[in-house]
Amino acid sequence: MEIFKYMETYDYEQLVFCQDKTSGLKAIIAIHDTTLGPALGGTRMWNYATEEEAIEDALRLAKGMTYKNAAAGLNLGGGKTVIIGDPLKDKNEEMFRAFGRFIQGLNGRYITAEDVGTTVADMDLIHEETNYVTGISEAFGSSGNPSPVTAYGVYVGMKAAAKEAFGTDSLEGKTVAVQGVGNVAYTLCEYLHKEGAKLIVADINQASVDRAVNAFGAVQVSVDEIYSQDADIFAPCALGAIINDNTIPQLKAKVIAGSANNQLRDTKHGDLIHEMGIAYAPDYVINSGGVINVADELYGYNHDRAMNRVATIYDKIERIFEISKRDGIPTYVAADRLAEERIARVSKSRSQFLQNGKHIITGR
Ligand SMILES: NC(=O)C1=CN([C@@H]2O[C@H](COP(=O)(O)OP(=O)(O)OC[C@H]3O[C@@H](n4cnc5c(N)ncnc54)[C@H](O)[C@@H]3O)[C@@H](O)[C@H]2O)C=CC1
Ligand SMILES: CC(C)CC(=O)C(=O)O
Repeated sequence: MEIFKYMETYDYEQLVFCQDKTSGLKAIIAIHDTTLGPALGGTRMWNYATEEEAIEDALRLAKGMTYKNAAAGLNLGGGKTVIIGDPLKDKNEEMFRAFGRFIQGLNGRYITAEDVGTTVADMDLIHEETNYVTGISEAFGSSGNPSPVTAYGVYVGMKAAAKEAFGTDSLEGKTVAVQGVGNVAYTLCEYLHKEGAKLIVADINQASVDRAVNAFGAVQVSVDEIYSQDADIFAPCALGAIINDNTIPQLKAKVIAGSANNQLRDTKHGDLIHEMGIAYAPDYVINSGGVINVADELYGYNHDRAMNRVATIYDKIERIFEISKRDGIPTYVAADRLAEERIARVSKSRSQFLQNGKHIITGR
């Protein structure tokens, strides 16, 4: 991978490699764009097969955060971190504290939060070294774990997508195939079960599957079978790039609405599902509940205010379907337009002297 070429092509600002021998920390912080404000995005810990894979993931996820934060109307730019390692085996206190010191060194250009493989307890360790972290324990006046709020946003966004595909936003009696039943998807399943949806689930972790089967009467299928289920809705809630050449021909669902980041392997796959008439709720819009929730901390966290804002994901998804139909474009293109237009508008009107993370985090 030619890193600078890639960064130039997609206009990334900064890539930071963090290494700490004592703790074994190997982290990559990617900052894509800070036009709207400091880059906010979670920290993912994953056992990447290669360093290149980790760098690519950090870069792709950071760009996704620029679009997510812009489309959500937040005054925040896009960034993300990946830590290379197995979250079940390789974590230690010093690792997250060392990482916190690296974040502190960026002096507010990047603010972190949870993502796959990291927890509130990890954020608390980071917080020992820096204030540029959200989603820490509620005891600190923080918003805590963002996943349940992300799940609420996915739930309302799924209803808006269902309305587009089925003419009603009721999910009663609908079958939803959920890929990955981790933190976000478990709460999502709770909402869906309560509304009377039927659930099919798959996960590489049997304990997660068992939890959903026992709590919601979900039907288990293997991870390879989840795409081809006779479901109304496919909810990808694990990792990215799962809408691709192999999986699209298997899909029977009329709606794709889930929490995973970077669901489309490539833009051509967004075009393809559009041509097939599948109602796709763009990933970074439907899964923006978590970041909306943690971003609320920057103004002194208020749960009701955050939830009210997350509820508007329904309207945003509706609006994206309207634009998609009006202009004859796929929904992912409609979402990108909304985000890009906002960034362009703000970049024209703001003064460079306001480009300082500190002024919006004076609360802490
Ligand atoms: N936690 C949050 O608030 C947010 C999460 N997201 C995204 O949503 C997705 C899920 O996030 P979390 O629930 O926090 O993560 P998680 O790690 O708690 O859950 C992911 C689940 O997917 C399973 N999984 C991994 N590979 C799989 C595969 N090939 N097939 C089936 N299952 C597989 C894992 O075993 C795990 O149970 C991720 O893509 C994340 O980036 C996006 C926005 C916010
Ligand atoms: C988990 C969120 C708080 C932030 C993030 O990284 C995301 O939305 O993907």
